[in-house]
Amino acid sequence: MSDAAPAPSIAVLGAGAWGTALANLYARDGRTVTLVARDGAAAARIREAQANERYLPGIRLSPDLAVSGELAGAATAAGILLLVVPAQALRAALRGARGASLAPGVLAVVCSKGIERETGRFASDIVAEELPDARVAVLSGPSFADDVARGLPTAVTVAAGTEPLADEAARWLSAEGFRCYASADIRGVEAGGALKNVLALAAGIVSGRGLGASALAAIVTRGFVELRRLGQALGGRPETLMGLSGLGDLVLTCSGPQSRNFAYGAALGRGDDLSGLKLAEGVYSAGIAARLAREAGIEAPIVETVAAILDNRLTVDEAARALLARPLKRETD
Ligand SMILES: NC(=O)C1=CN([C@@H]2O[C@H](COP(=O)(O)OP(=O)(O)OC[C@H]3O[C@@H](n4cnc5c(N)ncnc54)[C@H](OP(=O)(O)O)[C@@H]3O)[C@@H](O)[C@H]2O)C=CC1
Ligand SMILES: O=C(CO)COP(=O)(O)O
Repeated sequence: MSDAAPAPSIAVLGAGAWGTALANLYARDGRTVTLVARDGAAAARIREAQANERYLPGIRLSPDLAVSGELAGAATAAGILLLVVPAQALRAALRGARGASLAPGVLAVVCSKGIERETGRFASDIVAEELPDARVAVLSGPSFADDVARGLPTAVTVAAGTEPLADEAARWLSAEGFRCYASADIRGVEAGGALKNVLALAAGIVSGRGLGASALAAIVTRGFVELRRLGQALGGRPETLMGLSGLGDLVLTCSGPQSRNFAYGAALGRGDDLSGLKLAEGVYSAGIAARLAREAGIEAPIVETVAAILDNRLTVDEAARALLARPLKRETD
C-alpha cells in the first residue's frame, strides 16, 4: 500500500455505541473527526458530558472530537463518511443526508451490519442507490464498541469494489490498536456481518434455554455452514466468509452476552421480557435472510428456525426438537 495522500477528515453519522467508539478512536489518533448525532439536543448532551452516557457509558471522549446535530457542514469538509446507524434506518438517514453537500468522491463507509428487511438489499446497495456519487466501502469484523472505546486491540476487514480502493480505505481506517485488512469482496464482508447476527441469536437461545455447551458448539458450527453457503450464494467469496468478517465475527458474537444479539437470544431462551433490550440487528435480518436463502435454493435450517421463533411460529423447545429430527445426512452435504 502506498502512503501518498494525507488521511482525510471524517464525519460519523450515527452517535450510538459503535459510531461514538469509532469517532473517538480516530479523534484520539489525531484525525479531524465530527460525530453527527440525530439532533442538536443529543449532540449537546454528548458535548457537555464529554461522554455518550446513553450508548457508551463510562468512556471519556477525546476533547478533540467535534460533535454536531447536523450532517451539513461536518460532511462538506469530510473525505470519509462513516455510516453507523442501524441497517433499517440507513436509507432514511441517507435521504436526509442528500442536502448536506457531501464532498465529491466522498468515501462512504458502511459500518452497520444488516439486510434491509423490505427489499433484501445490503447496505452497500442502499448507499449506491441513495448516494450515487459516493465511493463505497464496508468496515466489518469482530469489534465490540466497548472494546474499541477502551483501546483494546482489534482487527477488522475493510472492503471496497476494487483492490486499490480497498487498500486505500484500509490504510485510512487503520489506527493505533485498530488494524484493518483490505478486501475487494464487499458482498462477502456484508453477508458475514448480517448473518452472524442471526446466528448469534441462535447461540443465545441455546445458552438461555440451558441446552448445554455441546449444543452451543453444534449450533455455531452448523450455523457457520449456513453462513458460508448463503454468503457464497449471495456472491461472497469463500475465503472472505472464513475471515475476520465471517468466522471471526461469528466466534465473537456467539461467545457470550457482551454481544447484544447473543443477549437477546439468551433472553428469548429464558422466556424473559424482551422490552428494553439493546439493538439486536439479527432480529430485523432473520426473516429476510431466511427468504433470501429460500430464493437461492439454499438450505438454512438454523436461520429459518430463528426467524420462526421470532415470528412466534415455533417455541424454543419445538424448534430444538425440529432441528434434531431433520433427516440424517452427510456432514459435507
Ligand atoms: N455496538 C457494536 O459493538 C457494534 C455495532 N455495529 C453495528 O453498527 C450499527 C449501529 O449499532 P450501534 O451504534 O451499536 O447501535 P446503537 O443502538 O448503540 O445506536 C444507534 C444510533 O443510531 C441513531 N439513529 C437511528 N436512526 C437514525 C437516523 N435515522 N438518523 C440518525 N441517527 C439515527 C440512534 O439515535 P437515537 O438514539 O436518536 O435513536 C443511535 O444514536 C448496527 O448495524 C450494528 O450492528 C457494528 C460493530 C460493532
Ligand atoms: O457486531 C458486533 C461485534 O463485531 C456487535 O455485536 P452485537 O450487535 O451482537 O453486540
